[in-house]
Amino acid sequence: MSSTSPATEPEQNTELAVEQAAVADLYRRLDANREHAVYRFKQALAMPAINPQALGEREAAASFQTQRITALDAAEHGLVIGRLDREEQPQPLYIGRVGLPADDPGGDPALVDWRAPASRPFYTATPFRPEGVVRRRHIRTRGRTVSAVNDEVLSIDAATAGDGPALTGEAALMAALTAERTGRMTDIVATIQAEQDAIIRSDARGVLVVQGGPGTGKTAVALHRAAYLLYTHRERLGRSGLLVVGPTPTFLSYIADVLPSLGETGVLLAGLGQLRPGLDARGTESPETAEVKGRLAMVDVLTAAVRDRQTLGRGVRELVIDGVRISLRPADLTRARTAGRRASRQHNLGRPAFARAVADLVTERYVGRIGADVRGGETLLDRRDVDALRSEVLGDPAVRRLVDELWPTLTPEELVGDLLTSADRIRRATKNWTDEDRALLLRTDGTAWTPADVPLLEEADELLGYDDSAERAAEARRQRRERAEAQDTLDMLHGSRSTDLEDDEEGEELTAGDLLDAESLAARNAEVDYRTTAERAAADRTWTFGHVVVDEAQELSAMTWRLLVRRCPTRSMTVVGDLAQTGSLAGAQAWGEALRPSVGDAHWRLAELTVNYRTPAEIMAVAAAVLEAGGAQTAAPRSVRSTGVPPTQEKVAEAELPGRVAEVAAELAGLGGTVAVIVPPSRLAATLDAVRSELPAAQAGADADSRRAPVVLVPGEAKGLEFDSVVLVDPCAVLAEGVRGYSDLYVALTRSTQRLAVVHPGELPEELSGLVPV
Ligand SMILES: Nc1ncnc2c1ncn2[C@@H]1O[C@H](COP(=O)(O)OP(=O)(O)OP(=O)(O)O)[C@@H](O)[C@H]1O
Repeated sequence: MSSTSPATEPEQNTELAVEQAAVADLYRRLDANREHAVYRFKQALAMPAINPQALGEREAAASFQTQRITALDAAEHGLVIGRLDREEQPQPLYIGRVGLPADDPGGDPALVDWRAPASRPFYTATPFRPEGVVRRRHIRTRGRTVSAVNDEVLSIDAATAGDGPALTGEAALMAALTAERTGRMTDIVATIQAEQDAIIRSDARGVLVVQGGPGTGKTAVALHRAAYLLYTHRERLGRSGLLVVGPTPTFLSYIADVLPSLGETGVLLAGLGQLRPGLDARGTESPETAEVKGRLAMVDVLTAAVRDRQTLGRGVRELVIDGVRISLRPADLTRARTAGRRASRQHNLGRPAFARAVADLVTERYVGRIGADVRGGETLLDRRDVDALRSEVLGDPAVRRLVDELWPTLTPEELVGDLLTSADRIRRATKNWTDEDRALLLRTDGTAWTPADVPLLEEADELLGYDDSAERAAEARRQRRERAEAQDTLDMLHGSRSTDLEDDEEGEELTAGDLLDAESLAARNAEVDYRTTAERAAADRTWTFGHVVVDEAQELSAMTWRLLVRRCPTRSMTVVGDLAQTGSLAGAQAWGEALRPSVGDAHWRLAELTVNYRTPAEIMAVAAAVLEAGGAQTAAPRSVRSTGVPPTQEKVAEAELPGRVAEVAAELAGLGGTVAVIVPPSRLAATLDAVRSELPAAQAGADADSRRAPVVLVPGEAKGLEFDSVVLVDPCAVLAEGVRGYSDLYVALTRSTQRLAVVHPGELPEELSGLVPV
């Protein structure tokens, strides 16, 4: 590995002074760039929008400058990350959060954006592959003041020193890893490691699956990759948008600061319950029900449920039109239904054809009854009469009622809601299913939508379609009206021009009509959509994203994968997760199996992360034993640091358990930093009560925020999060109560960055024998 060059104190001071001067200069440039961007922004706003094109240019220029100002603002904290000294290059290259131009446009920039290709060696150069770098310097700052510099000399001599994992910028990395947690994830641009950098900069095409154990930086890497892709494909992703999917709202608030701190604000973050615009599905249900709803077989169930709504019944239907009784036999209606199904594979779009076919039938019968020429049996009505009659029949209330009954217009909510609340409908839609599975599908309590319902509603959208012909016709009418009004305005202006001009002057007078035609005047008056790409995407169900990032992807069901691929048909995705942490029954056991049905075998590639940056080695040793006992196929990641503090265990009597847990939580809270108490679900209420008696502000549930107070969570809620101290309660119950008990225990054990205390009433699982009794 590379070495940190030993420096005497005076040398250190000189280096600090050198970097202070450089950093001060870069901050001056940041200020100047910001001022310039604000000036250009104001200038853009002042641009006269004389036609739609100018209006568009003005909006584009203003939005470009807004983005630049946001990025420059975000770079204020920790602007400069470090510098590279390169072979045969007299000037060092400074690396930072944003790029800043130099005075001489022909040379290196004054500061290179961390995402630019020139920055890459800062993360990847090693003594064995120095990439032209002789020294890498990490610069740490507090405010605008340089607080430390750490050098690595990339020489082969240095390469033989040390035997730990090859780390980039070890001192800066260790400082970041041992820092107290704030309850919010922070960015890692200053200390990205080589294996992480390779993933961050990997090609945007196809599905990149990142498998890594707890604490290997999957979330961090996924978010930095999002920032990298936005930088590299700014224009394309600026238009199509980037979606980040996380498991829960708590997790999303935990990661919410990272992209803005990297200057990226236009990304849509959504939990699994928020993937349908306009819906925040927070209902709960049993893991078994969620698993059934997540199966791909639900596509067939929903298809059958739609067909079940096109049922014609067995008897003859009688209608009375203008006093004339008309009978429709099942065979007649079957023909009409075939016409509807042929017209569209989507239920709502097939309905007009069904309605027309019914109207045709009724008209035919009606004409047969009233128009028959008694002499020759031919109809007395001509074609025009018959057409007029057909339109009337279509609008006849009796016909409309029949069509509504036999082929109702359906919303996805109606289709899925009616299905899940009717045992009969479920039975009819689930051929060959067991009664147990059918019973799981039946919603017996409450009406709240759950995250597992979201893909069903989206699938229903596809099956039902949305008949927007009326809206399109209204929009066309609106546009015609606006053009006509604009033309009137122009005519009026033309009519009112001055009439006392001499003949030869008349030709020189410009009228509004010479500058604008009715179409562009109407367009100028049309409302401009000022929403950002992310806002527009959030409101539009048919939006397709340029890239999708999925975190904790091991939890996704087959139906959710289907939904995501529909949202990102190009399959440009970054998918990060850990098969050893799968907690849901519908989740993945193998990436290939999970991805095959929706993504396809040829469209994904695997990358792995192997180093754990969160959990100290002492805790990880215990967690690794649990991983092995659970029969996981993946190896435990190697911890990058140890604290010298062993994780502890304490056995207490059942009756004293909640009280003792509360005391331990309070002791750990006294040490500072964030604290979580992780409990099996059956102990949640009692533990929360007890913890609140010691720590009244303690929080629990989906909105628990460890920034404010200690939190009490079940393992599933703790997924993806981390805390300085963790109290784990009754691990035997965690194993017994989880549908994947070993995964839950593994997750719970790997949340701590510093201290872990296990408190239990009975025996400990054998795998936890590495814990030290207190
Ligand atoms: N290169 C790095 N420099 C500094 N900190 C890092 C680095 N990589 C990861 N970390 C830190 O390690 C911790 C764990 O990272 P992260 O939460 O991304 O891991 P994960 O693989 O998603 O974990 P889990 O599977 O448990 O969700 C975070 O605090 C993160 O900031």
